[in-house]
Order: sequence, then C-alpha cells, then structure tokens
Amino acid sequence: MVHPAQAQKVQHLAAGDLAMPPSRYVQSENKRPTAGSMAVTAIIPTIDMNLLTDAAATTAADEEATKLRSALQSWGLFAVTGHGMPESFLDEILSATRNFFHLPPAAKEKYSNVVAGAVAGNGNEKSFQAEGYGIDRIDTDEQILDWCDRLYLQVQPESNRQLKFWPPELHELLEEYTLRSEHVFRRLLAAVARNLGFNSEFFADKIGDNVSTYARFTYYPPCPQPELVYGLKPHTDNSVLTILLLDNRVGGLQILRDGRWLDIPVLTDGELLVIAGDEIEIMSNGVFMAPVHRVVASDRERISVVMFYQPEPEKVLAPSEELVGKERPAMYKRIEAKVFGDGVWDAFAAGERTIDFLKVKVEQQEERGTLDGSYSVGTRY
Ligand SMILES: O=C(O)CCC(=O)C(=O)O
Ligand SMILES: [Fe+2]
Repeated sequence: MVHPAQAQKVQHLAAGDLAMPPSRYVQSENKRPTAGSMAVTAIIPTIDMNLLTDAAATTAADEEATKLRSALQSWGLFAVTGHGMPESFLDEILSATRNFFHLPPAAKEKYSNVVAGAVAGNGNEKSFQAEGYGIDRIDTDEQILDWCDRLYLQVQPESNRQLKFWPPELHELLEEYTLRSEHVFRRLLAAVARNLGFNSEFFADKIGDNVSTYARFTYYPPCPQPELVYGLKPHTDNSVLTILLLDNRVGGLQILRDGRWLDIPVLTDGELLVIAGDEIEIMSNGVFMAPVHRVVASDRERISVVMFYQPEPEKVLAPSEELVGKERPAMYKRIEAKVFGDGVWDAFAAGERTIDFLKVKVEQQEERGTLDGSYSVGTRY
C-alpha cells in the first residue's frame, strides 16, 4: 500500500503560485525552525587530508590527527580539504544534479520510487520502495512532510545496483564519485582508528570490505514561507561516516549543539563535509556522537549529494571491546547491521533516532536529548 500523498513531488507543488505551504508540510509552532533563539553561524573545524598521512610521523600529521579527533568528539562533523577530488569534478556533480531535478516531471518519473506491483503478490497495487526518485516514505496521515524531493540509490556493493533507477546523465559521474568518495571515507576511518590508538584497519575490519553505500541527491525547492517547514527534519545519519557535497550557493544545513541550532555555512568551493553517523557512535561506545542535524528551507532552491557508508549487512554493530571498561560500560546493545538498517525508515517516518526507536541504548533512562531539541539534565549533543 502506498499513501495517497506519496506521489506528490514538492518541486512541482512549489512551482505553482502558492501563498504558503500546504498544511501537510507545516510544522507545529514549537517545532518550527524559528522556534527558540535565532540560529547562529557555526565556525566548523576543517581537516586537511593531505596532512593525515598513513605514517603519521610528522608533527603536522600528528596535529591534524588530534584536530580530527577533537572535531569528531566535540562537533561530530568537519569540513575536509585535500581529499584529492578536483573542484571542477565536484562542480560537475552539482550541475548534473541540478539539471536532473530541472528535467520535466515525466522525465524524472521514469525513476520513480512508487512502482506498480513490484512486491510479490501485490497484484496491481502500487508500492513504495526506498530507491529511486520521489519523496521520503509517508506512513501516516498525521506525518508532517519535509520540503524536499530526492533521488536515492544504492551504489555499493556494485552487484546491488538497481541501474533502472540511475538517470544516464548522472551515471558516469556517480560511478567515479563512488570510487573516489569511498577512498576518502576509508582514509578518514583509518585516521580515526589510529587516533584512538588502534591500527588503521580497526574499524574497517568491523564493517567489512563490501560496505553498503547509498547516494542521496536531495532537491529543496524554494518555499513561500520557509519558516513554517523543514527542508529535512532533525535526524542523525544511518552511517559510519557520511560524506556530503553541499550546494555552493545556498546554505540550510543546521546542527544541534549544546541545545542550540547552528547554521553550517556554505562551504568553500572544493570542500566536502563529513558527519559522524549512528554506526560510529555505537562502535566507538559513544566516544564519538552522531550529531542531530536538519535542513531549513529558504526562498531559493538548494541541492545536496550525500554518501552514506554502512557496514556489510551481516556484520554486528556493537561497542568495541577496547572502548568498554569499568569506567565506561557498554552504552549500546549488539545489533546486526541489517536489523539496524531495516529500522531506519520506520524511525525516520516516526521522527525518532534509530538508536532510540530500536532501543539500542543499554540505559534507556539515560536520555541524551530528543530530536526536537528538548533536554534532560547533563546531556550533550
Ligand atoms: O542537504 C543537506 O545539507 C543535508 C542532508 C542530510 O542531512 C541527509 O541527507 O541525511
Ligand atoms: Fe543527514
């Protein structure tokens, strides 16, 4: 069964002469992005990957590694330079993404995430599936929808690619970006491991060689009253690390830090953003926390291209033994990566963190905070 509103693309709605967003998109007053204080622009850490060499023998490399650790511990995100991808290549991806979303509706519908009778025994019913072009899954009439459309594709392992959802104009670029972005991911993961005093392969071994990687191209249309909606509601990412290529003209990403929403500024051309996800939070036993983030809409269109790195589905997610001790008991239960991944969309539709939705925390009473920014004492996000 597909929710009747599932087929409504926000882009095409926004193209009409709207005075305000329809009620399906309007957040209750206390959740609106303007509720509470005005967002302040964050000055986020930047890591130069050229300095994070394997040998880590130089002072500069040591310093950069220390910076990486503190960025992950205090922010859970950082910008990266020196990743080896030319600015022109990243620009090409952004342009191709813009061009894709600017295609006429019928041209994009070929990749729709609402498919006819794709589920066995479903007869002529339509069904929703995660991959493809459309909006995120709607589960209930009450669910407030985000002001965005997206194209969501599994890019790794290669054998799992569903090429029927790959627009030809993005295909080659995405293939190359997949390879280059994985290289960035693995170098960062190795640096993070060494930084905790482990060997380079420490986290890599836990997630396996055949990581599940998903690409999400998101289009945030101009919104007539952006303060009423979310571009993308508050969440943490289902990933070990997420690599984001952000719009180089329009900002909108915000991070929740110490109870306040901070604007992530438009990055310098050629920079990427990295965000720690739920899986590194679990594997590091909370040494690194996945930051809650959201996107606010604006009166201008915005795009992003985001890569999510997830462990092989049969791997077990658990706090690494080396990071568990008397002083730091295990904060998370063991959970198979596949089970965790299967819960993600249910949690997202319900507006909850997957870690909370699936009750992965050992002490559920030890609440750290909720996605709408309300806190219990002594919490940190
Ligand atoms: O578009 C953005 O800036 C961020 C998107 C995001 O957080 C996500 O896709 O998980
Ligand atoms: Fe995200």
